[in-house]
Amino acid sequence: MNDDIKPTEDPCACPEGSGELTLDGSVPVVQITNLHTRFGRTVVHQDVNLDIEQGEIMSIVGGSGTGKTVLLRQMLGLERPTRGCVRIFGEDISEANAEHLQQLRNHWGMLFQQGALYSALTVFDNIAQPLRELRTLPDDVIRDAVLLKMNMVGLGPEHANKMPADLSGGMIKRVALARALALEPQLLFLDEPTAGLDPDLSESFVALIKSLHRELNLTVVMVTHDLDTLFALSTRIAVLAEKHVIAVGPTRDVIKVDHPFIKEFFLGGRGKRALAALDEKNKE
Ligand SMILES: Nc1ncnc2c1ncn2[C@@H]1O[C@H](COP(=O)(O)OP(=O)(O)OP(=O)(O)O)[C@@H](O)[C@H]1O
Repeated sequence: MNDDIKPTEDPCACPEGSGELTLDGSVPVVQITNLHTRFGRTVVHQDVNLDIEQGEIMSIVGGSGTGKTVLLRQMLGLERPTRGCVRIFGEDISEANAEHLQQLRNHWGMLFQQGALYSALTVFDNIAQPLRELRTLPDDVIRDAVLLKMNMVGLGPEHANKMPADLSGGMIKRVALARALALEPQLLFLDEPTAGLDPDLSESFVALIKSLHRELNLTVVMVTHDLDTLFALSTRIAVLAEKHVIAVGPTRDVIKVDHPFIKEFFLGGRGKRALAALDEKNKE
């Protein structure tokens, strides 16, 4: 066993604090403190610390196997760290029971990489599903909410009765985004939001996320390998390497950090092209 990760009586305990649900931005939306993750003998995270403030678009990057997906799953309450604390809106999610976790989930939306739509449900029913699960809303309110969310993501009502199999990749992402926003969350998680889209579709999806972030005052946590998406959206970037966060800050600061992964990832040919494209865009 790794000496640094000895089990304690309360391995996932958060530091003292109110622990109350706080949605006004007075505490970080996501607070990860001294987080360790181990699978058998494999140590994935060692003392990971990261605060994400209201209104940020925080991108988490790192090489393959550095634990980005696991960290995202821990923020979503789908996995528990071996040790340490994950607070979302001030609440310790390791301590939340199933019912409480469900209430917390109503405050965030998740866009999965492949969209994860229900293949047997129409576009309308996919987006309506989180609203129906509340079991409190009448049908006409659900209908209006679904059409509003479709409109927000640029889908007209004529698409409501289509099945996922009949949609293009770009439309699947838009439906999945509308579903993620169905409960009007303050926090949005994005896992590789532009994966599988061609450059034009990718650019318009990025523009959509950017405008929704602004209009809905969202906090966004994103995992992506795509440098164009990363540079276009991130207000800050956190780099996972060597089992912890080796750099966190605005893109321009992070890319200056002298670390082999950062040099290879951001300043290789692709990185330079993506930065040059961003500079061009900023001049327009
Ligand atoms: N349930 C599990 N049991 C055992 N090992 C796991 C489990 N989940 C993840 N791992 C291991 O944890 C490490 C981190 O995995 P993770 O999927 O978070 O990496 P990642 O940074 O998202 O990688 P990629 O960029 O390739 O998607 C990997 O070595 C993976 O094999």
